[in-house]
This record gives sequence, structure tokens and C-alpha cells, in this order.
Amino acid sequence: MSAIQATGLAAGYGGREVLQDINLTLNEGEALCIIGHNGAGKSTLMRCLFGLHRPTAGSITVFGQTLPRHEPAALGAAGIALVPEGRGVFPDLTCEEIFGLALWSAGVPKAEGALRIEEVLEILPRIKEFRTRRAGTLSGGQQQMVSIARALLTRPKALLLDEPSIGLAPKLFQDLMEPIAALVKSRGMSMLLVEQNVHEAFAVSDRVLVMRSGRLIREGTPAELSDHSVLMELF
Ligand SMILES: Nc1ncnc2c1ncn2[C@@H]1O[C@H](COP(=O)(O)OP(=O)(O)OP(=O)(O)O)[C@@H](O)[C@H]1O
Repeated sequence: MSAIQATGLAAGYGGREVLQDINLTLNEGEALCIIGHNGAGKSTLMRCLFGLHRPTAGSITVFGQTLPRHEPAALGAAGIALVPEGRGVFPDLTCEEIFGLALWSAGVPKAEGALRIEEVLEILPRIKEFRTRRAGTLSGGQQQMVSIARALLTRPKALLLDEPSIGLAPKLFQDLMEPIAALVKSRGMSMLLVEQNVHEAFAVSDRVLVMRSGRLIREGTPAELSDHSVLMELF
């Protein structure tokens, strides 16, 4: 079954069309990546998929269902989590407070929340080193880790990641993505990764879609696309 399926999606801002005729399927247990240059429309697509921006045309299903309201709360309840571009961690809160807030807003009871935090710290153990520090004092990589951990606390069936590599050294990004890629393999979680960094994104993806100027122009495996001229045109 598909975790998310978008059909004929179009979207824009104030009458200016940014996405056109997007058809995409994120399969269950798949690591799918969308690569595209700056301004190609990747974040707009993510925002549409997560119900943060209303498409002007097309439809989106989640695990085969059309949600009565395609809004973040309903998507969260359906098992979809978003790690937004720019991390979105509150700088004045400690990691523990950020986790507490995420669990509270997801309606997770306290005891269950404590278990989930332990579970996430097993996946991303380095957070233990700074869990009592305020997020604003952390490095970019640490903040990204907190942002991903926050999403994992909801035990998502599908995780959407909007350009997590921004501001991170390639090695740091690889270290960050490895445990997430492992979850895709071990738990059958789906992952949709949006990236400009082809090399790093290909390393953790099963399948790749190429976006240019608001359209998906090509699809393939990382191996099929690694030597393709479309990529040379794009970057
Ligand atoms: N809130 C907004 N209001 C108006 N135009 C916007 C808004 N957000 C994005 N755009 C425009 O939509 C187009 C696509 O932007 P989007 O952020 O989706 O692209 P992107 O591929 O994610 O790029 P980036 O890598 O820079 O985040 C760009 O031309 C951008 O200027």
C-alpha cells in the first residue's frame, strides 16, 4: 500500500503557480528522495503533503484514505510526521521540554511518553549528551537531531524530511541519516526526503524523483540516476 499518494497536484502563492501536475507515491517501507535546485518547489510540495499549504488542484491520500480534513493534526493521527526545513526547534526550551511539548500535543500520556523518549534516545543516543540544554545553544547538527527525535516521538509510519542537510557537514549528515535509514529497513517506516545534496541523499534512498521548476521530471534508482545528464542540467 502507499503511505502517501499525490495525484495531479498543483499549488502556488497568490496566483503564481509553483507546483504543476505532481504525481507521486511514497510506498510503505520505502526511502524516497526528491532532489531539486533552490526554489524548485520542494518545500511547497512538502507543505502540501503535510496539510500546511492548500493545493489548487489534485488530491492526496494517506494509507489509501482521503482524510476528511487534510491538516497537520489529522496527518499526525494518521501516522505522518514532518521534520520542517530550518528545524523549527524553540531556542529557549531544553530538549526535554521540546520532547514534552511534542508528546503533550500528540496527547501521549506521561508514562507512555517517558518510554517513547527512551526509545528515541536509543535510536539517536547522542542526544543524551545535551538533553538538558536549551536548543538555541546547540549546534546545527544537534538541533537537527532534536527536530528528528521530536518527529520520531510520535512513532510515525512515514517521516517527511525537508532538507535536513542544510548547514551540516556531509559526514554529520550521514551520521544523522544512518539511524533513520535503519528504521526504514527494520520497522518498515516510509521516508520522504527532500534534498539539494544529491550525493548524501542518494546514499540513503531506494528511489529518487527529480524536480525542476515545479514539476517531477524524472524517476529512477540512485544507481540509474547517478550518471544521468538530467542531474548535470539541474545542478
Ligand atoms: N510563502 C511564500 N509566498 C510566496 N512565494 C513563495 C512562498 N514560499 C515559497 N515561495 C516561492 O515558491 C517557489 C518554490 O519555493 P520552495 O520553497 O517550495 O522551493 P524549494 O525547492 O523548497 O527551495 P529551497 O531549497 O530554497 O527551500 C519559489 O519561487 C519561492 O520564491
